[in-house]
Amino acid sequence: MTVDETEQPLLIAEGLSKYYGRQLGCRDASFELYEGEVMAVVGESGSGKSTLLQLLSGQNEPSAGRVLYRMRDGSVADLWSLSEPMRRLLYRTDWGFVHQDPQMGLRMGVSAGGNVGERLMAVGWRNYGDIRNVAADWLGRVEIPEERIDDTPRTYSGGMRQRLQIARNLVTSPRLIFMDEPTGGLDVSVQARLLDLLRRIVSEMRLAAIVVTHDLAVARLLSNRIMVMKGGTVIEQGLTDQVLDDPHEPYTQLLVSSILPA
Ligand SMILES: Nc1ncnc2c1ncn2[C@@H]1O[C@H](COP(=O)(O)OP(=O)(O)OP(=O)(O)O)[C@@H](O)[C@H]1O
Repeated sequence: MTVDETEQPLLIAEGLSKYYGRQLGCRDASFELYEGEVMAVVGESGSGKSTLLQLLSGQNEPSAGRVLYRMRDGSVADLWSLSEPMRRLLYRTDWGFVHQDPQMGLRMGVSAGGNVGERLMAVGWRNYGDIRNVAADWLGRVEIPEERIDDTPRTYSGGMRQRLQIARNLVTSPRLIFMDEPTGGLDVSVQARLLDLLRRIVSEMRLAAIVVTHDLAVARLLSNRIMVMKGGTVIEQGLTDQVLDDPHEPYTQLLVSSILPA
């Protein structure tokens, strides 16, 4: 993926910090994300990855710093200066969030078609036939057999649930998607298929994405850029291939050597 340098960033993080009381969550994180760019956030458990994702996606208010987002009309909004309804609208339209646990991102008692269709209804779709057709099309895109459209995700495997969560998130054509360990907890072969699918869809839709993962192989496969966190601080960032092939920080070297076989 090449980034058009004349473009304006889609999202800018400026000096983001979060303290939970006296406990540091993350400190002074800054970066720019462009349309179509995928950034991975990696680091060991407790390094601040989820905290950063929550700050970026408006789920948790930063103690310092700000998140600027370029809206579809070209205006740039400070996330925490937007009204709550505006932030909710962003969630329904421009953003998606893929949780590690599909139960957090799906309505488990609602049919698969309903799970996807609900997002369309939230942005004003009303015609049942149209909603069902688009939902069926999206189930196909995420490789869920059409005959399973009326089944609830309770009857789905872990991999299918995750693919359904992706369809539910992408049906409204968001520009930015947040993913928290999207392949966590799945078997290796299921992970590989899901990663392949994610990579294809992200590139076809020219989606921008921020992916939190502790798995460097996931970062390598999905992302153009990478941020390495340790103890709440971003210690190294850059192009994924460069950082993983030639890490500068001793901690990144350790991470690479212990997880990626030479
Ligand atoms: N709600 C909270 N209250 C107090 N401390 C918190 C809270 N959430 C996170 N922290 C602390 O902030 C630091 C960063 O945690 P965070 O969950 O962001 O790390 P992480 O890299 O996502 O870890 P993991 O991979 O285990 O999910 C940790 O020290 C954690 O204990």
